[in-house]
Amino acid sequence: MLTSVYRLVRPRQFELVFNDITLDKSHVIVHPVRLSICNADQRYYQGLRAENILRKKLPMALIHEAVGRVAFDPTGQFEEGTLVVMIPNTPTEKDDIIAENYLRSSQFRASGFDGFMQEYVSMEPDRLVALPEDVNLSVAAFTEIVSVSYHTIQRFLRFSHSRRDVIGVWGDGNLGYITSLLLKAILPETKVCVFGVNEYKLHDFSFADDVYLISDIPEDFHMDHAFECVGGAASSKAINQIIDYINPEGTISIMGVSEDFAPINTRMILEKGLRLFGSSRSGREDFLGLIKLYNQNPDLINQLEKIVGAEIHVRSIQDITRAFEIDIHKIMGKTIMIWEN
Ligand SMILES: NC(=O)C1=CN([C@@H]2O[C@H](COP(=O)(O)OP(=O)(O)OC[C@H]3O[C@@H](n4cnc5c(N)ncnc54)[C@H](OP(=O)(O)O)[C@@H]3O)[C@@H](O)[C@H]2O)C=CC1
Ligand SMILES: O=C(CO)[C@H](O)[C@H](O)COP(=O)(O)O
Ligand SMILES: [Zn+2]
Repeated sequence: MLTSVYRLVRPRQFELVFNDITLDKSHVIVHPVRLSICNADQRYYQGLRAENILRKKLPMALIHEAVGRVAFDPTGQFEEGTLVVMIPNTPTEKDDIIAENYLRSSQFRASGFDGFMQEYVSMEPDRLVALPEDVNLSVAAFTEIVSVSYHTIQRFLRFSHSRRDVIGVWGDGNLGYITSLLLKAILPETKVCVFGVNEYKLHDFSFADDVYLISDIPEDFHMDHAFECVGGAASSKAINQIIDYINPEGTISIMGVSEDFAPINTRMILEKGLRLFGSSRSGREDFLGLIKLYNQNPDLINQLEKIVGAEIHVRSIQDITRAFEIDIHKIMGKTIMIWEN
């Protein structure tokens, strides 16, 4: 069966190609319906990755945050038309210790191979999770980034000591919003404080216990643990500020992606006996755990609706380009493509 695939061939240039999908007994065919743009897609779109990485990875269909409807399922697990979230991480082996998203053999859509900007996608059934029909589709579209926060918090619960009176979250963007929101849902007794650089963005964090501009942190402020959700050129500044304010033996969860090495205050990491760990992407267990959390806390979806940004109907390459350009110039929130291809 032929399907349209929209690939980025070079920065800011997409191309439509037709791919042949082989129908077999073990793959489900899904029609994507709503897609959400991640910063990682923007790094490819704007050509912010190193030249050799772009040469290696492009042409490639972008987007790893998406929901779709099942078009054909020969495995009999999903009825035609079922709304599903698609898991971009694609493992090729099982490991009892290492999570699927850290196995070096795993592939990730829109990083190692084609993402969801396609008319139809052929998926293993375990890469799909059914969603309730009444879910807000735009919020559902960015389930993947929420599952990354969920995954990181689960790791944090394993790695950190149990005094969790105050947690700081650095970053007043989408990931900071999602991570601090999930922290409040998972650890309701913990005081969650958010640190950012934009007063108008911090206003949206109404569920947080406190918000601070990083230039205006009270000198006597201390926290037990922290999450870094900044990334890019500001990573180093954010991590070093966390190191300054964190209590001894605290745990720092690093989530922001940066293209360059980030110099950090290792002397103080040693003196305070800190633990730093990184988290990237997520796996099936995280998607399942997150959906359970949504069921237990229906208000989470209402809070996530607040970061739905532009919702753009997409039928052509011109529309895709428009969506990516709007996303670059957004003030806050996730840019959603209503996928009509
Ligand atoms: N680990 C993973 O698997 C994942 C990682 N990410 C990464 O996480 C990072 C954040 O993503 P996202 O939230 O979508 O991006 P955003 O750009 O929306 O968020 C970053 C925010 O941090 C603010 N900021 C800048 N400097 C500081 C500082 N020193 N202290 C506190 N806040 C600061 C930025 O403000 P301003 O815009 O004004 O500079 C911006 O609001 C990116 O690098 C992204 O790629 C995203 C998804 C998954
Ligand atoms: O956004 C992410 C997960 O949701 C990760 O940051 C992304 O997968 C990193 O991939 P790449 O190496 O292609 O930037
Ligand atoms: Zn992402």
